Amino acid sequence: MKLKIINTSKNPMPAYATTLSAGLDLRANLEEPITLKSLERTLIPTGLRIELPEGYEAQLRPRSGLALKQGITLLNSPGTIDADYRGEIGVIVVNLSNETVTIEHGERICQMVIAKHEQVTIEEVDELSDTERGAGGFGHTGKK
Ligand SMILES: O=c1ccn([C@H]2C[C@H](O)[C@@H](COP(=O)(O)OP(=O)(O)OP(=O)(O)O)O2)c(=O)[nH]1
Repeated sequence: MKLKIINTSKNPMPAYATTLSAGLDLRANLEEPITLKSLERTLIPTGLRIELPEGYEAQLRPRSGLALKQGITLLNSPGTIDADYRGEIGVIVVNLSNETVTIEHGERICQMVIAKHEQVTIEEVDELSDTERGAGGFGHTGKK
C-alpha cells in the first residue's frame, strides 16, 4: 500500500526509508533537547502527518536499544494512529530508568508499524458459546 506523508520537521525525508517491510524509525523534531527525569513522561513531536487508507492503523512501538540501554519506552505502547487522523504524530515517551535522560533533535525515538485490521460489526447478545476455559483467566492454570 502507499502511505502519504507530510513532513514539516527539520529531519529531511532522506532520513526516512522510502519503503518499509516492518518498522519505520521516527525521529524527534525538537527546537532544543528535552531532558526527562526518572519516571517523567512527555510528548515528543515528530513533524510528521500521514494519511492511512481505511482499514489500516499505525502502531508506535518502543525501540529495543533505547529501552535496554536508557530505560526509555512508550507509555501507551503501542500508540495507535487512526486512519482518519490528520494531525501531527506525537510520541509519548517515559523514562523508566533511575537517571535523567536527554533526547536530542533527530534522535530515533520509536518505530512505526502499519497494520491492517478487521472491520468489525458489533452484535449484542445474551449468551456466549461454552468452552473448556470458560471464564478462567489471569493465570488460573498456575505457574508450571
Ligand atoms: O501515541 C500516540 C497516540 C495517538 N496519537 C494521535 C493519533 C490518534 O489517531 C489520535 C487519538 O489517539 P487515541 O485514540 O489513542 O487517543 P484518545 O485518548 O482515545 O483520544 P481521542 O478522543 O482523540 O480519540 O492521537 C498520536 O499521535 N500518538
